[in-house]
Amino acid sequence: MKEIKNFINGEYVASSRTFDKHSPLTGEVIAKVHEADRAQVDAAVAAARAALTGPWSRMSVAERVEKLYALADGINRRFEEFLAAECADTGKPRSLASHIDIPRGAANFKIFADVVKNVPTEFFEMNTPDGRGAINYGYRTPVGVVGVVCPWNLPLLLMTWKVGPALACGDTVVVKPSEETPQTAALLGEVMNEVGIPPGVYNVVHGFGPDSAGEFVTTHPGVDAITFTGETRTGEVIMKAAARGARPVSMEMGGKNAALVFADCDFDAAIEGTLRSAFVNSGQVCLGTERVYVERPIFDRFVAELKHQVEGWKIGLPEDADTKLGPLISKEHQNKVLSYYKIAVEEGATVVTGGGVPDMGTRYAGGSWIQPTIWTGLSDNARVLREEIFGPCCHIMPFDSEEEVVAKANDNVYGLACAIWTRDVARAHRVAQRMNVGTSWVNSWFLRDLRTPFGGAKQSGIGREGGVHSLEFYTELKNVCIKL
Ligand SMILES: NC(=O)c1ccc[n+]([C@@H]2O[C@H](COP(=O)([O-])OP(=O)(O)OC[C@H]3O[C@@H](n4cnc5c(N)ncnc54)[C@H](O)[C@@H]3O)[C@@H](O)[C@H]2O)c1
Ligand SMILES: O=C/C=C/C=C(\O)C(=O)O
Repeated sequence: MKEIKNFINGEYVASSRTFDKHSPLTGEVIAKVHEADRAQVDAAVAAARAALTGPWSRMSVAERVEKLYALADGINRRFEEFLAAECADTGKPRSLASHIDIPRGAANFKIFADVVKNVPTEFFEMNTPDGRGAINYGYRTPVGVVGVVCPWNLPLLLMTWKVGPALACGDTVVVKPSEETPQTAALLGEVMNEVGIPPGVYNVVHGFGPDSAGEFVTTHPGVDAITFTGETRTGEVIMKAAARGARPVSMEMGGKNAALVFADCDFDAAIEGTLRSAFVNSGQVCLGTERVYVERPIFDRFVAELKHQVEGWKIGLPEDADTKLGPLISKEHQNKVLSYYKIAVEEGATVVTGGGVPDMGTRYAGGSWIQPTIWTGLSDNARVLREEIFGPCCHIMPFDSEEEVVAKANDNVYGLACAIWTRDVARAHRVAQRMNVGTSWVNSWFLRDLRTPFGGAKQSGIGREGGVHSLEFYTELKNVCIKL
């Protein structure tokens, strides 16, 4: 049986307690994961603290940049191992993980190496009463030990989206991967050692949230800052923990994203983009679309075409090149999504397609499989239109005016992203600027320039990460004033 250990101070460390990692494909146990206890989290934080004053702190920016590029190359050199580990943990199609998860897992180190290599800091000259003046310049130093708490949907990508800037800025990290997806975070420890990242810079502690490694990390007084990606409810708990000691947080949380499809859109592009945004990764993408608003003249045609195309998506195993949909991450999550499938029908939805569990045969009957689902016919206040489901499902509603659809799309506690489909350039800008979200895509979806600010409004997040914006969280910006 495979064992996934903690990674503390450059070494793999066993724990007295382990928990089972189940395959999303079959429900069978595929690994024993070592659950870090409080003492081991203490050791990880201590190792991270010590590394802040060791060789890592004496590296120049240029040397750190070289190490980050080497980390990216190290992941790409072991691409197949990371791909196999990610697909084993998540059940997602290899075709998806090989184009998104693993390449971005590596790219996240390169982008922040480039940022710290090129970013200037501010400088001001000032007059003084004696006429000799003074100068002021900005100076960035590491924020310190960063607690990194990660979700299970894009495990490597979302973990290195945080570890990349942290290491680029000279921080050290204690990573708590999701209990559902421990493997790639653990494997990255080997690459850290291979490229010569000093022990203690990168640490991984496995476990759960409450009364486990997640809580131990986020409540630890030796952690200087906490970056979290996950559900909003969890984020609220972590923010309370961070408040003790007034520690900064960076929060990437839930979403209930809308697609606004106008009648003048490129219809095929809008279908293709909405198909991906609603169903890719089996709907387990925070930026995904669960609310589709279609201008009435093309509503029936759009519903029919989206139904037709998603029914052509193959539900299958990761290694099958034709697979477009894998299982959900776990039986627990499958039950959550199925509960919304039931609620939708109880609320009066028309089930256009899906609504249940596919027959995957005896061998895979224990997996967390689910049918992609489209609904119509619900009112604005339906739970399925207000609450994040995080599965391969969406509701499609007609609208008659720009004012109406902007109001509907903005009427939600979340504000992460949206997609706007129209050929009218003026309307594209007008609507995008009126959307109360972190990211508006126009005639596209999940097109990511890593230099741009990424994050959520309202209950979708706090702060922005990406490009220079990550520096605000991962460094301490100081002002030095020198009298001339
Ligand atoms: N905004 C974004 O960029 C983004 C990206 C991916 C996922 N998400 C969101 O993440 C959610 C799905 O991920 P999930 O199910 O892993 O989220 P989750 O909140 O259940 O868990 C996220 C992480 O927090 C840990 N955790 C749970 N309780 C904790 C506690 N009390 N203290 C410390 N750590 C705790 C978990 O072990 C896990 O590692 C969805 O809501 C999705 O929208 C958001
Ligand atoms: O599921 C959420 C996806 C988040 C994606 C990113 O944070 C990114 O592309 O950097």
